[in-house]
Amino acid sequence: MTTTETTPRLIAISSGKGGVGKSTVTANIAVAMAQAGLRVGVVDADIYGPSIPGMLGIASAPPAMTPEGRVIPARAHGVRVISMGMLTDDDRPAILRGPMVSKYLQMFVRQVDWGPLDVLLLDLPPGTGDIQLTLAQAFPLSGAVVVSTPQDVSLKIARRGLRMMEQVNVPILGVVENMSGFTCPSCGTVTHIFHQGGGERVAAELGVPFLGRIPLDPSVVDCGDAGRPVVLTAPDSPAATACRDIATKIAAESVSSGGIATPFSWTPGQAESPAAPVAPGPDTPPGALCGIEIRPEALTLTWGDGRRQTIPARDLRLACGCARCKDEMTGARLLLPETVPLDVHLTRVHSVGNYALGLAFSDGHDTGIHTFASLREMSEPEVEDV
Ligand SMILES: Nc1ncnc2c1ncn2[C@@H]1O[C@H](COP(=O)(O)OP(=O)(O)OP(=O)(O)O)[C@@H](O)[C@H]1O
Repeated sequence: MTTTETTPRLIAISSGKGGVGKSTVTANIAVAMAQAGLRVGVVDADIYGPSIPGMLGIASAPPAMTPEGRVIPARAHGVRVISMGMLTDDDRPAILRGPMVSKYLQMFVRQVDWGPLDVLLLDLPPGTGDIQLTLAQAFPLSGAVVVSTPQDVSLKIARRGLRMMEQVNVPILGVVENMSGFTCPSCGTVTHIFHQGGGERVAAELGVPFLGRIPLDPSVVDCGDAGRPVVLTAPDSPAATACRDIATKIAAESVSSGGIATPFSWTPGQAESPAAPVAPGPDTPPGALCGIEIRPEALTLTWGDGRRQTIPARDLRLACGCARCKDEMTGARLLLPETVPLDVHLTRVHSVGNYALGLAFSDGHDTGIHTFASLREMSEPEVEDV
């Protein structure tokens, strides 16, 4: 990312189910944040079904480049945007395999000449698949917002999305209930087409904030189709007011995972620890990584509950859970301990999102991702069966 005075907060807007209005909410809160004076960027991470350009009135024309070869984001209504929809048109859909999608996402965040930003919103595709995981692994997300309709089926899947974000240590900023009640323009009667209150219930159940409800309003559709979000075209409507309130809450929230700053990377010869330790406070989750000291032969980790744990490099190598070392289906260990040199040591340690460490070893193995939870379980050195 371009050098900025401040690092922007990376906020993922997600949903369990498709069609619940996640991109509509992203477009509206982005414009509302820009109206409030924030410097906002949007990455349309829905590579296969990009809808942000249409909603913000951005033509599908190839983006301009800087002389250094960086992509210049489109600008609309005060918001900077990058999307696959600017690189392809409707008749040439993106036909990409997973690794290419991951490359595009990394490029969208890192290789775009964003300029100074306060917030970078990532409009995720629905679900809990590859793209969501790539983003959570590649970038230290500041938080995630989950959009759902109040309908049971949508909430059930949204709950899964919330759990996934929790598992990868992404702080949940809250739940937005969209399409919540339709007010008849002739008689004023409110009909709860998709039921009501479900979003608030799920938020309460999971102990995360409820950010607000946006009513079902036909003008939201018209504004989206015309490329001018409802917060611009009908700023006094209940839908626009709700979007602005939600944007204010998201902008004000500063939930942190409570651990050391990520991303970081260490290689031997580096005298300093890769990330300065933080003192755990009363709100720090027990499993947050608060300190890391690395020597080629061992890692010393300090956790949110104050526990210090030293794990020898060979134990870490033997505990690798990657598909080459462990059968993914049965969980049976494939790595033979006698094939791991006794003096195996660490050659690289790097953060993976907010929830894991990526480790490379002197035997050339570098595909293991060790989650904080699995590292915490390694309280005793592994007993080897050599
Ligand atoms: N509050 C609302 N009132 C009326 N229509 C809405 C509202 N929110 C979204 N919509 C409409 O619902 C449709 C789906 O919205 P949108 O594309 O934002 O959903 P999505 O969750 O991003 O979908 P997907 O991720 O599957 O592409 C659009 O036509 C949009 O205009």
